[in-house]
Amino acid sequence: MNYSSLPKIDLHCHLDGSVRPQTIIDLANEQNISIPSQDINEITSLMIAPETCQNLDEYLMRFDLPLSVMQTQAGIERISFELFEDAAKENVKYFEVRFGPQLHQLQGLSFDQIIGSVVKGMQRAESMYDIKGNYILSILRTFPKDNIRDVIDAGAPYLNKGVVAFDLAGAELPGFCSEFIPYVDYAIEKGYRITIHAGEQGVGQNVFDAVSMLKAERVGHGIHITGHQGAYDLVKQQNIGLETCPSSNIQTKAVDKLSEHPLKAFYEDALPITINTDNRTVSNTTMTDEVRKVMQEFSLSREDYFNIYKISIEQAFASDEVKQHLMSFAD
Ligand SMILES: O=c1[nH]cnc2c1ncn2[C@@H]1O[C@H](CO)[C@@H](O)[C@H]1O
Ligand SMILES: [Zn+2]
Repeated sequence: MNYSSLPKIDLHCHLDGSVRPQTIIDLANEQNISIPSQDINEITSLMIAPETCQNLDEYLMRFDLPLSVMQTQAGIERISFELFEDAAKENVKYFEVRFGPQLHQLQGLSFDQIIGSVVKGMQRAESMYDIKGNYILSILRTFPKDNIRDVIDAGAPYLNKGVVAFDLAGAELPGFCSEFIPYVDYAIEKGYRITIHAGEQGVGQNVFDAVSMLKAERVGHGIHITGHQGAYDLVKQQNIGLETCPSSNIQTKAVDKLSEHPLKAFYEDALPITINTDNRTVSNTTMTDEVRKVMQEFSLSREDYFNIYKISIEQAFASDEVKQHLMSFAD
């Protein structure tokens, strides 16, 4: 099977975890930022999270280096363009990319400048390649909450013009959802769709809470519904999209090895699973790799693949017009 030529949809990918290593070197030199090495191999290995990560927290330490060069409009625009370009070249037809606007203010950019830059880079790629995309704004769960409404307000003028959804990311503690209810309600009021990282490191109860308290329509990872019947049943009843990211889930020890990933069991029980990259550089992967690994490990047929492709269309925060376009690639 030629995995690269399959049409693909990636609904869960972080911009700052998916920067080309060479671009880090170029931007650091342009911006006079000191980085640990000028050698592409060394920078690459500093960015990739090892298979021996203890947990999600150690995985998340890989983001400091890329974020150091993502503090100017030109740098952010370039990185956004390049990520969509890389995805288009491996036949990703629709791509939802997420990032944390709060992480790009170290040199004084406004949230409008930051969000405007990612959207501009994406649109430049959309005009050159056969790919459509949207951005998701991620709030870091461990950050002070005083500027969350400012992020939501700054993204609102871009809604359905490049921005579609709101997310919570970063370290996952049990019971994190309740304190975010007012912010998520505010985002929904403004017109954002909701996806929440939950059940990755934490317990299945977090998925139950993300759906019941935060009205999540999709969940990032969601693996730990396996140990929580209430969460499992809720996901099934409400057709909550599970954004699985197999390679990342192994690195963060959400699962021990791919063969133990519950995605096949979820698929067989008709839960709406999708296959995604999470972080192309930090997890050293592409959509082609994720699709190949999953199809080979679980002996999925071409028909299974296109069933999952169609679940991704159904779960995408895309317009009806884009969804129709995506259906034209389905088998
Ligand atoms: O798998 C993940 N789980 C939770 N948080 C993550 C994951 N990957 C990246 N980030 C966090 O999201 C921020 C914005 O893109 C990243 O800086 C990282 O801290
Ligand atoms: Zn993620």
